[in-house]
Amino acid sequence: MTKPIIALDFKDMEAVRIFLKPFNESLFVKVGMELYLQNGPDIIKEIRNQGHEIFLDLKLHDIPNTVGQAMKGLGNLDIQMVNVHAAGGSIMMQRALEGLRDSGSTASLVAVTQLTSTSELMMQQEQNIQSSINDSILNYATLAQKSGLDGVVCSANESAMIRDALGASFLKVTPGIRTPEDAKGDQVRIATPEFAKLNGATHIVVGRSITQDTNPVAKYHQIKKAWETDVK
Ligand SMILES: O=c1ccn([C@@H]2O[C@H](COP(=O)(O)O)[C@@H](O)[C@H]2O)c(=O)[nH]1
Repeated sequence: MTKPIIALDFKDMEAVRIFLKPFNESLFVKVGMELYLQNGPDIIKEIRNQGHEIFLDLKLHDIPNTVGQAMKGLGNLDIQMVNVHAAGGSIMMQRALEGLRDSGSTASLVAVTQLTSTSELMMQQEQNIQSSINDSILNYATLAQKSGLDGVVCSANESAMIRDALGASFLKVTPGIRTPEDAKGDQVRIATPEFAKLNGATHIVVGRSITQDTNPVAKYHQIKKAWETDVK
C-alpha cells in the first residue's frame, strides 16, 4: 500500500522544515512548481536527506526535444516519481521516458490527463473537446500507456474506469482528495480517500487538507487510516 502523497505547496525550505518537523516517520511528499521553481534542486536533496520519497510534479509540456532533454536533467535528481502533460502527445511522452531512463533514473513517469480542477463543461468550452470528460481522460490514459509510461494523474472518479480498461498495475495517481469536512477550494473533481481506495486509485495526493489543518500530523494519520483500511 503506498503512503498518501503530501503536496508540499510551500514557498521555501524553511516552511517545509517547519511543516515536516513534527512527523516522526518517512513520508511520500510532492514537490510542485511553487516550491521547486523558487528554490531549485537543493530542495530535493534536503528532503531526500530527511528520508522522504519525492514526486516531482512539474507537469512538463513542450516540444518533444525540450521535454526529453529536461527529463534527462531531472532524472539526475534522486526522485521517485515525475510527470508530464499527456496533451503534449505520444512523441513528447516517449521522448520524456527516453530522457528519464537515459539518465539512469528508475522514477515512475506519469502523465496528467485532465487537471482535477477542470469540469466537463470547462473542458468542452475552453479546450473545445466535444466528448465527455471521461472519454477525454481515457483517451489520454490510453495514449500514455501506449507511449510506455507507468501511469496517469487523474481524479479518483476516473480511476476505476482506467483500471478496468488499462489494468490494475498502471498507476492512477489521484489528487483532489478531500474528507467531508474539508473545503473544496479550486478543485472540481474531488473524492474521499475511502472512495479512491474502493475505485482503484494506486496513489492519493493530499495538499491543503493536511498542510492547512491545525494539526497536520493527526490529519495525515486520519487520511492514511481511511486510505489503508480495507473496505468490503
Ligand atoms: O490534476 C491535478 C494535478 C496535480 N494536482 C496537484 O495536487 C495538489 C493538490 O493539492 P490540494 O491542496 O489537495 O488541492 C496540488 O499540489 C496540485 O498542484 C492537482 O491538484 N490536480
